[in-house]
Amino acid sequence: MNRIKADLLVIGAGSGGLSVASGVAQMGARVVLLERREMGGDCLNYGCVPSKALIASAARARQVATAAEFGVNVSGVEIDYARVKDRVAEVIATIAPHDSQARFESLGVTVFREEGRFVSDREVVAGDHHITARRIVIATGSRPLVPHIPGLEDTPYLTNETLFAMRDRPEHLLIIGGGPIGLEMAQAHVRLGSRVTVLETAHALGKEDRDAAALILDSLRAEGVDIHEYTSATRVGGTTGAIWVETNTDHRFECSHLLIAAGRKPNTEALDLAKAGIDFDKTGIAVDGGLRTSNRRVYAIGDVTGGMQFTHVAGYHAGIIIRSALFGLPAKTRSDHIPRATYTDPELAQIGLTEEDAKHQYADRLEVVKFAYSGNDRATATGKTDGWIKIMVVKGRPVGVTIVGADAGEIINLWALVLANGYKISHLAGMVSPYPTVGEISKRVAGNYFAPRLFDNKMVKYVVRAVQTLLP
Ligand SMILES: Cc1cc2nc3c(=O)[nH]c(=O)nc-3n(C[C@H](O)[C@H](O)[C@H](O)COP(=O)(O)OP(=O)(O)OC[C@H]3O[C@@H](n4cnc5c(N)ncnc54)[C@H](O)[C@@H]3O)c2cc1C
Ligand SMILES: NC(=O)c1ccc[n+]([C@@H]2O[C@H](COP(=O)([O-])OP(=O)(O)OC[C@H]3O[C@@H](n4cnc5c(N)ncnc54)[C@H](O)[C@@H]3O)[C@@H](O)[C@H]2O)c1
Repeated sequence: MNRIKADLLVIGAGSGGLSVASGVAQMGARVVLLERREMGGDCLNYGCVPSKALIASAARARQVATAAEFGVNVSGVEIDYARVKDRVAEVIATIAPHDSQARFESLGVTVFREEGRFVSDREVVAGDHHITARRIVIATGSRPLVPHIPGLEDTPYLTNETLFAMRDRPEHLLIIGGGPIGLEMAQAHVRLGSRVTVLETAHALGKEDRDAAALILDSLRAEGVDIHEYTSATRVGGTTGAIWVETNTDHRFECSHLLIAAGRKPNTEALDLAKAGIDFDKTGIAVDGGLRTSNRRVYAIGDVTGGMQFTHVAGYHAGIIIRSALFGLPAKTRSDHIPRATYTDPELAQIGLTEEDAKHQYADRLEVVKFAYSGNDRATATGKTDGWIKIMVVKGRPVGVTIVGADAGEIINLWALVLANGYKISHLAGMVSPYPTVGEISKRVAGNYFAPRLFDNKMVKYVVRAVQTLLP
């Protein structure tokens, strides 16, 4: 056994683990990093990066298919699915060096490509290495949750871990799960020429504002995605190319390929957490506000904690624990300023509370203000008038923002700054946006918040009239 002592041991080289390892190593601490599969974790290899690269090809296909509306006639269009997948692989390969073992070693991190498991409260074994560390960070992420459906274990199915490597276009892709993964992949595939069916046990995009989710579902249906809500698979069977799915609605669906996108499961099994006295359940490792586990020497960050499962959240967690583990400074997470976006077309972005949650929390004190994309000149010029922005405001400060429409994921950035710093709506009213940009919708919704105060106010009207009579 190779015995090693470290200031910090990081288990998992995905979005969270890499951010901690690079930050801590560059500040001079001795860091050991373990990774059992690919450097870069889910986001780079099977998640954000390949999905957004695939969506980019699909968006091109859609632009071409709708080009005639813009006076551009295109003929002879063909989708080369294998080339689309080559491009997905190229995008991953372009980003991979940033997350590579070589780069991390050059930063001074000791990297072992092994699976880690606890043998005591501060010792971890990984292959032939026995590591004792002052502090340990668990950043082992999550994997696809495969629901128990009779027949599934004998039926070929895809998950996000296998979909992006597949080079033959599915003729008919049936997706189980209408969350962000299911719907992003549904739209991408219908645009790339597959038939697509989605089965969803409850509401699709069930965590989102209902009206915003409805707009996304309408758009996907208009493009040909067949979406069935409140529909659960009761039995599946068949072979690749000829799969069938029976449902609680007495339907029998036939498809060529099955994709499971039914949520995530934390990667805790291999860790032997009981040996380190770390509490966990099926949703993930339990952490306090400072991301410490029930073992005070051990932190857990990112997807494995079972909270908001996004790359930027794993990165945010990394920043919190660097502060605490290196400098011993108190650090606490918050979630009211964390944005999220689903990259369908139109996109759906959310930060803070949805209208429903804000009503529940603030009742009569809540003001909700909306502005439609159809009132934005750039959206009209580009033919992207579907959608709106909605702000939830309490005493002049936004407590939540929902945007559904073109570039919603970009536009929410401004609101992330506003909510992170507790700015008021008046800060936005004072901002000048370049014309014509879709981003002007943020300024216009802030204007709509003030308009009734200004234009429906008797006192303002009285003062204006009085001043006008006095002016020369
Ligand atoms: C299809 C898809 C699309 C997504 N799109 C987006 C998006 O657009 N935007 C966004 O913000 N998020 C997106 N996500 C979510 C995002 O990928 C995750 O939130 C993020 O990767 C979590 O980072 P992490 O560090 O917690 O875990 P991961 O990135 O999963 O990294 C964990 C690493 O730990 C390793 N590991 C596990 N156990 C051990 C062990 N015992 N020893 C050693 N190594 C171990 C794993 O192999 C893995 O490499 C998407 C996810 C999927 C599946
Ligand atoms: N754009 C992004 O940032 C992005 C994109 C993809 C994924 N992600 C992250 O990955 C996480 C996982 O995504 P996801 O879409 O797999 O999970 P999810 O939990 O958000 O959605 C899964 C959906 O599947 C449904 N479902 C569960 N079991 C089912 C069954 N047996 N039959 C039919 N439907 C079933 C659920 O009701 C739910 O609506 C997301 O929550 C998000 O954090 C983010």
